Amino acid sequence: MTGAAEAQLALRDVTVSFGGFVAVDGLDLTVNRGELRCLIGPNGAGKTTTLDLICGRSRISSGAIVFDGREIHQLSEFEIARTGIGRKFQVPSVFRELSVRDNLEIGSSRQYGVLRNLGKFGGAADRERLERLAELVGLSDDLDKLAAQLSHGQTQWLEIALILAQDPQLILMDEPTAGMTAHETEKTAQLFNTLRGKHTLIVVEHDMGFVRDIAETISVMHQGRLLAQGTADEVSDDPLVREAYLGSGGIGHA
Ligand SMILES: Nc1ncnc2c1ncn2[C@@H]1O[C@H](COP(=O)(O)OP(=O)(O)OP(=O)(O)O)[C@@H](O)[C@H]1O
Repeated sequence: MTGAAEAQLALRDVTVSFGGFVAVDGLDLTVNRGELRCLIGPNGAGKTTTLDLICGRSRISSGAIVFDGREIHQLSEFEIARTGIGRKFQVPSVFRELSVRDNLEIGSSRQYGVLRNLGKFGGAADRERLERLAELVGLSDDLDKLAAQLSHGQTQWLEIALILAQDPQLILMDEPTAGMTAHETEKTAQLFNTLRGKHTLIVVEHDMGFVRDIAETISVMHQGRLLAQGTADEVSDDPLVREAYLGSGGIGHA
């Protein structure tokens, strides 16, 4: 990291408990602007819950979450999205009965309401932007296909394009390569490497091969806490990380 790196997101001593069960426990995590951070950890470590807390889907019990110098943990999920935080969930939420183009038109519109949006798109700049987005995620040849006809990987890329259409500063991705073929996973790594620097990304992943392909810094969670942080080699060689993964097939099968 250079001296110019600027913290964009900071979780400060964040704790959440659900009915007495502490899922995230005094978590401190800082992510710099433009960084691609991977968040790994054994099942139940608190990774998805951490994303839920950042985007306002769950509420912290104590601590603070600061984004771009502003505390966001008291804002609603909608207000947090408006600050520039986008979230990709494990299950894509594309409109399967519409074409890829229509999906992108809806995603690109700044107004809300599906039917309203379809009628309000169409300037040359809008079309150009849509085509750039489709090209970025490798769907240029599929614009007129129904989303339902896309492969699993293509559906995930469409979902990513829909998030990019909102131009969020920070994008939270939960297991983006789950269920993808090796080739799709490779293409997704290329896509993420293209996004690096343009957006800040936090990627929760189990596929260590993918993580190695994209991550500079990896944060490892265990039992709701930050267990280790470093490069892929540093965290893979860390005895504490190895111990945390015992019983779950090792870090390679995280
Ligand atoms: N709303 C909730 N109510 C009760 N317990 C919850 C809730 N959300 C999460 N948990 C618990 O918190 C713990 C952390 O869950 P979380 O999904 O964040 O883990 P994870 O690291 O993402 O795991 P995985 O890799 O398996 O997806 C789990 O034990 C889970 O059962």
